[in-house]
Amino acid sequence: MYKIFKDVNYKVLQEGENFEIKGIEYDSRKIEKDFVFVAMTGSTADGHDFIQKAIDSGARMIICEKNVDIKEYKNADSATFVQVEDIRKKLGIIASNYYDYPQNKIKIAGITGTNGKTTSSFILENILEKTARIGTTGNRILDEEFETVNTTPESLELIKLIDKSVKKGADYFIMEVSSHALEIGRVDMLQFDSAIFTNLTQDHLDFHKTMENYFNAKKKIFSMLRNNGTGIINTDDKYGEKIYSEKKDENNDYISISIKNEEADIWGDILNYTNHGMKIKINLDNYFERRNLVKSKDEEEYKFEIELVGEYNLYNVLGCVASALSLGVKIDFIVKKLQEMPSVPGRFETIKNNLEARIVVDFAHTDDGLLNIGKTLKQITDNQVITIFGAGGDRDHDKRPKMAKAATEFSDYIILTSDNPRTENPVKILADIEKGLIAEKYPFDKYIIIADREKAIRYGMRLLQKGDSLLIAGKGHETYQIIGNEKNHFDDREIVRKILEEK
Ligand SMILES: CC(=O)N[C@H]1[C@@H](OP(=O)(O)OP(=O)(O)OC[C@H]2O[C@@H](n3ccc(=O)[nH]c3=O)[C@H](O)[C@@H]2O)O[C@H](CO)[C@@H](O)[C@@H]1O[C@H](C)C(=O)N[C@@H](C)C(=O)N[C@H](CCC(=O)O)C(=O)O
Ligand SMILES: Nc1ncnc2c1ncn2[C@@H]1O[C@H](COP(=O)(O)OP(=O)(O)OP(=O)(O)O)[C@@H](O)[C@H]1O
Ligand SMILES: N[C@H](CCC[C@H](N)C(=O)O)C(=O)O
Ligand SMILES: [Mg+2]
Repeated sequence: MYKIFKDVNYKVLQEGENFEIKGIEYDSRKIEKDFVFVAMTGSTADGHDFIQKAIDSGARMIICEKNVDIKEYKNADSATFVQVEDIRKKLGIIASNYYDYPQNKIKIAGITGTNGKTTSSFILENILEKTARIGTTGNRILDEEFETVNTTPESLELIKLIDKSVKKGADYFIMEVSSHALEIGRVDMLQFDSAIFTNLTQDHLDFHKTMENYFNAKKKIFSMLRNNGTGIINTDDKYGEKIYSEKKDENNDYISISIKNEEADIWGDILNYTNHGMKIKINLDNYFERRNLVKSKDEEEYKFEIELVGEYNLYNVLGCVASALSLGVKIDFIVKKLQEMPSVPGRFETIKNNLEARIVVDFAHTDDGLLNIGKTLKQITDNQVITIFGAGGDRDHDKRPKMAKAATEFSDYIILTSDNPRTENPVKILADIEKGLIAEKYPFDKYIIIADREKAIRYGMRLLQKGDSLLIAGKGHETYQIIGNEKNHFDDREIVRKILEEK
């Protein structure tokens, strides 16, 4: 019973009856007979308030952080009470002990960075075989899909998911690693066989406070590489360059990727845009030469078409090529898989229409994300680019005017609207964004504010002319709009299709 506490400091507050542990949960609503309940203090609730509920549901061991008065609980005489300090950080060790370290029985490919994690995880899952994938849009183990709350779940969930993946026969666990997860220790018990750093631009400063903290959180992933694990770094990014120069001489292999510098291990270029994507070039000469690998031809260079678009997606592709190579996949196979790969849901997702215009739904929700997709769109649009976007409530406030400023760089017309206002006043959020449009130096006046997102999309669709592009940004794959504490069904793609049908 106590073997789950190996390598953890703990204090037994009450020794109960011995029993075989059937499961561990920190949410009282998931407790079943012979379970262990972990009481953690959270940001909105306190798990210690649910100890009685957990006992009533069958918990026979309570792990708590605080000093609890056991006499207060009913039917608690035979239960074991154990106290552990800073339990959220220790949960990963407890879970690993219980599930017998499944993380050491599978190859783990992590992706971190402000933008491109979800996209890269989809690219990688198309290259690798027998995979599990976890991230923002949901979790998948082989052909089974699960919903998720967080991009990177709490350590207990993570270890459970890895255990399930191992038991179902997956060979690779592909995961988005959020800065929150790195900061609060959700992934402390993992070692990565491959870790990609995509980029770092402003987001989540509500949580990290400064860019330096945010950067240090992201960087942590490279101290979690397995002995023979590989770090993959976008050295065109200034933070990436910094990590690369610090790390490149360490024991692990570090692969640099670039689209600006032919000195990088793996570099690429966009040759041209096509009707369905773009034609790219990938050069791996340096990678092969510097590692004394046998080349299959004189110059390790590949030119081919993919369905993804934009420079930023070339970065995602290069990172995944490096990751797959480091995991032992052959380059010919990687190139074949990339050519067959479909686009990613909610990422530059184009909605078919007969208006001879391009309607794109995309998850860009930072100034950098908007700028990247917007510039790409501008390049391939004959006439006007109309952009609809908002900014999430209860999230980074500082990015709001910056997003607006970014949108002015490629938009001919802007429609500001709501994007998950959560518990904030939507009008206040929109006013924050608007500040970036009415800036003193370069004011931008071709815009309208329509708080209701459906109405905003309708307005945008009405403006749309032949040869134009309509960018609906911020929600991508999301199928909800969070207003207050309520989650209402809302899907940008569905709304567009409904309006098209009405036309
Ligand atoms: C601020 C934060 O990180 N919150 C996370 C945290 O919630 P919490 O501990 O504060 O939960 P709480 O509601 O206060 O409850 C406290 C405890 O009481 C328990 N409880 C509660 C009710 C009950 O009836 N019974 C019960 O036992 C809860 O299970 C919990 O253990 O622990 C939960 C379980 O792991 C997370 O789902 C939750 O993420 C919330 C949803 C969140 O929004 N997190 C964001 C900030 C986040 O982590 N984002 C990153 C990055 C996203 C990105 O890249 O864009 C991510 O990885 O998702
Ligand atoms: N490598 C990249 N660099 C910059 N922008 C990108 C990159 N890849 C994708 N984007 C843009 O950012 C948006 C979000 O991409 P994606 O969902 O892949 O990122 P993410 O890192 O998973 O984000 P989140 O942390 O919110 O889950 C995309 O819709 C696209 O507009
Ligand atoms: N995972 C990110 C996604 C933001 C997407 C946007 N639609 C919003 O709600 O702000 C977050 O929670 O900050
Ligand atoms: Mg994501």
